[in-house]
Amino acid sequence: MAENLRIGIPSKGRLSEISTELLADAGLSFRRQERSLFARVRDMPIDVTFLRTDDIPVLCAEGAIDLGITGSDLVNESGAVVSTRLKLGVGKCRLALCVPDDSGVKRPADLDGKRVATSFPQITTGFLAGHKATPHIVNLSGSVEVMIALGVADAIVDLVETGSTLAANRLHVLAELGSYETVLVQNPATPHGHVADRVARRLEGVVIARAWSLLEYNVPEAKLAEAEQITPGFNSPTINRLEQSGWFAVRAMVKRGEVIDIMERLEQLGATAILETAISNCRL
Ligand SMILES: Nc1ncnc2c1ncn2[C@@H]1O[C@H](COP(=O)(O)OP(=O)(O)OP(=O)(O)O)[C@@H](O)[C@H]1O
Ligand SMILES: O=P(O)(O)OC[C@H]1O[C@H](OP(=O)(O)OP(=O)(O)O)[C@H](O)[C@@H]1O
Ligand SMILES: [Mg+2]
Repeated sequence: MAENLRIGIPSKGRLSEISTELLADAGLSFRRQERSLFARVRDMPIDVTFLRTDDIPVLCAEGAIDLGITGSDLVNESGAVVSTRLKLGVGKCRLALCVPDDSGVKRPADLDGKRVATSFPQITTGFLAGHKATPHIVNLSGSVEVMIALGVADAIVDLVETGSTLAANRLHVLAELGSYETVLVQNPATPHGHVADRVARRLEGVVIARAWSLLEYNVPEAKLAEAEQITPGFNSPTINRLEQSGWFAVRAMVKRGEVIDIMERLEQLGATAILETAISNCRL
């Protein structure tokens, strides 16, 4: 048994920096040395190792690492037996079946016997089997979107985030195979369960803090009940009576994406001194 808990994070690519920042915000600081396989986390029995993103699910299932940060699409495609401890709220994307704008393919079933280029053969085969279609899979590691222009495929299954790659290649989505995001995965048999729980709890605090803001405002008693409907909080709002009679101060957590709309609704209600405060970390 390794002395310390091992967490694997992507060594390069779009999730590498995201992962390092998440761990730093969770108080796990380490310095990556070019030559060494592991970086020791200061003041905690944890070693960080840097791996290919798509290898992390399998290495976690095999017990080479106890925890890993990777894409849930890669976990799904690998079939690795790991437990997903936490969705990290970043790296959101969709897996989509895409065809040329002028394609004769109108339904997934039309791809029976046709060529489909993808980096996700397992998910693709399973999805098309559900549509009674058995495609010829062209299994590639990247830049899948150009395969139709190269005459190698009739359709592709690839990740879509903004849709700009599809537009650039005059492709459109025929069907979605799933929505994915970056996740914390754990080896179900890790001997470091207690430390793994501490890491998951710390990351959970960071994920919630990034997704929520603290909203404070003053509201007349007559409107208090209505205001509490607008800001029910994470669990419940904090209400304090103001010196000014007939007025209350309310403090509640609000999802970041809803703050502007909620501020306008509170203002229409007659609330004043409406303040948003960012949350840097939390335990709820
Ligand atoms: N637009 C996107 N394209 C690809 N992957 C994305 C995208 N948005 C989020 N992701 C997530 O990032 C993972 C890809 O991680 P990876 O380390 O391969 O990054 P990358 O930047 O695509 O590297 P590479 O160029 O080597 O493929 C995907 O499996 C998915 O979970
Ligand atoms: O919808 P969009 O915002 O355009 O993002 C989707 C594109 O991004 C990814 O490619 P990536 O940049 O990772 O290059 P790769 O194919 O070499 O992995 C993915 O494979 C798509 O091609
Ligand atoms: Mg990529």
